[in-house]
Amino acid sequence: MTVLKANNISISFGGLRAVSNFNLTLEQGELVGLIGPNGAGKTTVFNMLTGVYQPTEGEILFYRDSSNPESIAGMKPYQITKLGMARTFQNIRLFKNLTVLDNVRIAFHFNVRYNSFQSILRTGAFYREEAENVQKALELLEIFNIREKSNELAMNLPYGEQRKLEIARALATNPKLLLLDEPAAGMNPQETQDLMKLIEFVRREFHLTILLIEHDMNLVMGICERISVLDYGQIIAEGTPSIISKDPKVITAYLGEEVVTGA
Ligand SMILES: Nc1ncnc2c1ncn2[C@@H]1O[C@H](COP(=O)(O)OP(=O)(O)OP(=O)(O)O)[C@@H](O)[C@H]1O
Repeated sequence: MTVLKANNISISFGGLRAVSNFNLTLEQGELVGLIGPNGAGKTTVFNMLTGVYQPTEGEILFYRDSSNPESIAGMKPYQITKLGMARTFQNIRLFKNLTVLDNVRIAFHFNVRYNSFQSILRTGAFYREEAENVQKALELLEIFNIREKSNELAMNLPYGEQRKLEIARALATNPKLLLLDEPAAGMNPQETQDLMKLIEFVRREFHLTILLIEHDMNLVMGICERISVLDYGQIIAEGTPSIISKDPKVITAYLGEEVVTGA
């Protein structure tokens, strides 16, 4: 079952065509990588998919169910989050002055069942749901092994844990599709290994489809089933990790950087 389809999306900034005729179809449960050299347009693609930028051309369809695709290009980011797409950012965007727990607890508010009237009057329904949210937030923090830090300010967590907290917060919005922008950036090899296992675990546990941008080729080649490669805003290759790692266009785009690591 298809979850997302981007058909020929493009965007220009002034004279620069940052992404050109980008196509992508994601099927339910897939884990797909988006790679490419610095400045290739990867984050710009994420920004178009999540409503931060509106494509100048093309169409983006999000499938809440198989028969009802919704056109999401031009929607606001919070509307897209509500539909079931969550993301993390290359430059971590936590509420740094809030606690770890509150960062996740607040994200549950995308799906609260109580109405504003009940929240103003602080009814039983409000308190019950808030208590449930705290419980669910703590369970998410447990998965990411940061539950014992729940009362610390987000800004006091080490970098790797801030990245994990961002993923936990994204999951709290109850997404069907999760977009991760360089989840392993700044992590050491052991943390990256642990993160790979976590990503695979949450994909299974939360029945997610995942699209990730990553420069760490161990991670990309190790967990992605399919990879799209961008260079100068255009897809230059698509396929399995083993096909991608041998593709001459990809090797050239990376100018001799080590593309293959263990695939
Ligand atoms: N808001 C913007 N205004 C002008 N140019 C932009 C804007 N956003 C992105 N760009 C340009 O679009 C191009 C693609 O940038 P993008 O950040 O998407 O690349 P990337 O592949 O994510 O790179 P990196 O791996 O370094 O994060 C770059 O030339 C960038 O300068």
